[in-house]
Amino acid sequence: MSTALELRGITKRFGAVPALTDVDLTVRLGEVHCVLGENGAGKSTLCHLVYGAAQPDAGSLRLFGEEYAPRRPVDALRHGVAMVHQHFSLVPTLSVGENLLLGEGPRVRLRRREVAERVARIEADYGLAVDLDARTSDLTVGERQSVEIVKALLRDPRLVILDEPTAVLGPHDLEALLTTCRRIADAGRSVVLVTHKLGEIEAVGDTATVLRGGRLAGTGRIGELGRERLVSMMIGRSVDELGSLAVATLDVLEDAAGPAEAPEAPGIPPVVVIEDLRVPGHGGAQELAGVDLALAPGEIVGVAGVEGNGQSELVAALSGAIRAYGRFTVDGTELLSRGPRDRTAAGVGVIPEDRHREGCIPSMTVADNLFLGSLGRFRRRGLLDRAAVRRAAAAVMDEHGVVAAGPDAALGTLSGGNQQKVVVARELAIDPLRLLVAAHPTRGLDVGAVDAVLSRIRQAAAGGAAVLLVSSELPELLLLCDRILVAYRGRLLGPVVPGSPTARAEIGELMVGAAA
Ligand SMILES: Nc1ncnc2c1ncn2[C@@H]1O[C@H](COP(=O)(O)OP(=O)(O)OP(=O)(O)O)[C@@H](O)[C@H]1O
Repeated sequence: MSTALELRGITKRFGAVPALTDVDLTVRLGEVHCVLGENGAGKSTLCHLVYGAAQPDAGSLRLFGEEYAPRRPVDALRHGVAMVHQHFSLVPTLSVGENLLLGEGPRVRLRRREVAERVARIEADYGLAVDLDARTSDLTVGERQSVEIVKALLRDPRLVILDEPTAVLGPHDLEALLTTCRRIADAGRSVVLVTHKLGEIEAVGDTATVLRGGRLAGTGRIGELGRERLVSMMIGRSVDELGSLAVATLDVLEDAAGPAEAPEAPGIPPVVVIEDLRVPGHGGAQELAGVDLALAPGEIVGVAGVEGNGQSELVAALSGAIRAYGRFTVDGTELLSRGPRDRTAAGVGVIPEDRHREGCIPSMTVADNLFLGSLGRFRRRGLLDRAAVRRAAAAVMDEHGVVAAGPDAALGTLSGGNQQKVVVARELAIDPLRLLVAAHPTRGLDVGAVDAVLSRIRQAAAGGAAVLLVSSELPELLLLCDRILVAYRGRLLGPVVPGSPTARAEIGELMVGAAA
């Protein structure tokens, strides 16, 4: 028997929304099977059905040759299926060990000694090490992801589902994760990996299944399908029709990279001034150790760097999410002592790194999330004109390609990528936008949406906003930025000129502090 998982004719609806329609999928033993598709294509829904977190309306599943109809995640775990979710499921206030003990609920809890033994074995087998005594809230994103995977591997599963595990990872952690996926498959188990990134798919995947609009768009061996075919199955049209920015960041076609906009002429007074910006860390160490930066209107400044070198703190300090010291002015107005609302009023838009915790309120509607800070403009004689809010939201959703049941849908019911589009749309709508701080704005977005977001960032700059773009996607930074700085131990090093032939090498050196 070489088939691990077989789905036949799977259909799943959420109310009027068809998430999956008549989908087939075959995952073999010992393979990494990639599932790809645009935002809202139904990838997460498919994972949830296999993991027992939801049930299909029609169709059947077979697991290791037997009928399989999980009613709950515990059923899946008992059958040897584990899942790493799109969003972190760990309790931040607990230690890593406590989180692992907690597992997936009381009915499948392991004993403390068992956990320690299994963690040691996972480290030996897969090279995945975690510190059981560490407090989860102190871990970097990459370390948290490792804990999530160890948690999934604790029960020695035969099928591991990873729903976009790489969306939050920097290049180093990403490589480690892909190696782990390969090792799991090489050990005779099966991996279902949901991802948008073609590089990853080619690096680690054996086979791919592509979903489009909830239907099967195609399946096959990755080596035989090739990049262009995968992309065109995903978007439902030829790769040539993709926007140039997406193509360039994807590397799908050679010579497709459009020239970056010409840098602003020097001598324009800055709109944003940051001086000696500091954020104290634990035990007196500085998370941000004094950042100086001036941005001219229309300038796009990139921040590269290995995750954990102060990028998150920089974004949080500018948004007002954490306390910082020094100076931060926009159009001469000092903002460090002001709250997030005043900063928005001063024209500061922030696309935060962790959109699901900071960027939006999942239980509220799409419309309310879009106009959270600006409902005042929809008041007529003291009353909120709900119809006007709904109409305005529908227009924004249309413009940004947000797929949802409508403006009144709860944001939490949208697919991950579509939730992100809502946050991006809201911040770009700030008028006038003087500074846009964008942290990994394309993470988790499909190729078409990547193109749209990058174009809009360029448009915002062309409209006079200064842009600070924090990203671990080097092609994105090289394409868009006028200059690139590299975060290293709480400081910004550089600048690197993106057009220079040595730009990549220079950034690489600064990332490891070689030229510091
Ligand atoms: N609980 C829910 N209630 C209502 N609609 C839902 C729910 N879960 C998913 N959907 C809808 O089902 C469709 C498929 O969503 P799904 O999350 O599976 O997409 P996805 O391919 O994983 O997208 P992404 O790449 O953005 O994460 C979307 O239109 C989404 O809005």
